[in-house]
Amino acid sequence: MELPEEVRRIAEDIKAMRIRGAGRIARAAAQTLMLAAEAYKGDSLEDFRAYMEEVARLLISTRPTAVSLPNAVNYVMRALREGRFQSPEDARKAVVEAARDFIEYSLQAVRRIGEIGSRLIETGDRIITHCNSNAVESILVTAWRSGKRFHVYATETRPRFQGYITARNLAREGIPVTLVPDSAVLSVMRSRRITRVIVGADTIAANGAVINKIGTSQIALAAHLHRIPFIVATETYKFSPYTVVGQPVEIEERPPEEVLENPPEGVVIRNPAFDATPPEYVDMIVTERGIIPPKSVALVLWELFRRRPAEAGGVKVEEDATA
Ligand SMILES: O=P(O)(O)OC[C@H]1O[C@H](OP(=O)(O)O)[C@H](O)[C@@H]1O
Repeated sequence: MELPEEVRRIAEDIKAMRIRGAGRIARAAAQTLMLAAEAYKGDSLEDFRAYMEEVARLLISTRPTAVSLPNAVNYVMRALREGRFQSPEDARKAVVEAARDFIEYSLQAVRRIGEIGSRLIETGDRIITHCNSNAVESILVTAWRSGKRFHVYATETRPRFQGYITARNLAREGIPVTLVPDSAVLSVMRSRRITRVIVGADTIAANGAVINKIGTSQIALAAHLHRIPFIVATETYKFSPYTVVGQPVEIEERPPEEVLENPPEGVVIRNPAFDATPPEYVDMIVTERGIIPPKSVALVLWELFRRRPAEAGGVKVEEDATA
């Protein structure tokens, strides 16, 4: 069966970043698999599986870095890949249920990160954040609503300026927020006596390295120099099972036009969307399962691998990765 127009449109939206943010794209992928399953018209189980695999491939191909995307897709598809079904109707139900499970887990995880992470915030804090992260916003908003008073410095986050989204959302909550150019981070750290840095993540590698929006590692390095705690907020489905067996995380290279529409002749433009912050610069990782140091990531991954995926927050168990 032809893929529904709506499925192709959502895949395009993820690619063009009209739907963005590691958690959001994971939820959008689960939702799209659900939508595709519901739109299926045929009556062959084999054909249904092939059709769903095509949707899964299309979704995974949209953006390469955030592991939340394949983790979400694999979680939903696992129900179909491993289940025994009498009819496409049964299989369809399993997909819909798994997708709902994932979305619910994800939304709850973001809320839980807010509760856990907000305990780290103190009145009087001056906090730098980079890009736009639902998990970070959840922490800041929860802390603010619990009565803590602090000031946030949000970087613009060139070239796509997601920092504007953060600044706007925080301002709507009444949180004092100052937008600064990315290049002002070190200067702001010194002049504003920053007390904490909190960022989100797209992927956490087994060694505790944090893959997040380009520029994150420079901020981490500056925080390290100034002994400012560097905190990462992330759901555990951003932990990468692939890195357990040493697979490198692919850094997305986005179109050069995002940096400059018409570069002068002879000028080459590069636009890597993410970078890796080494675990030595990360003080703690706030997850829905609690706060862990980066060196415990491998342990959590190991636990996630061995558990049933529903308990593991949607991380797919890769048979050969644990062998
Ligand atoms: O899942 P949440 O915490 O919302 O976001 C996590 C990360 O996803 C974003 O990627 P992009 O803007 O889609 O490239 C940023 O790198 C952000 O830190």
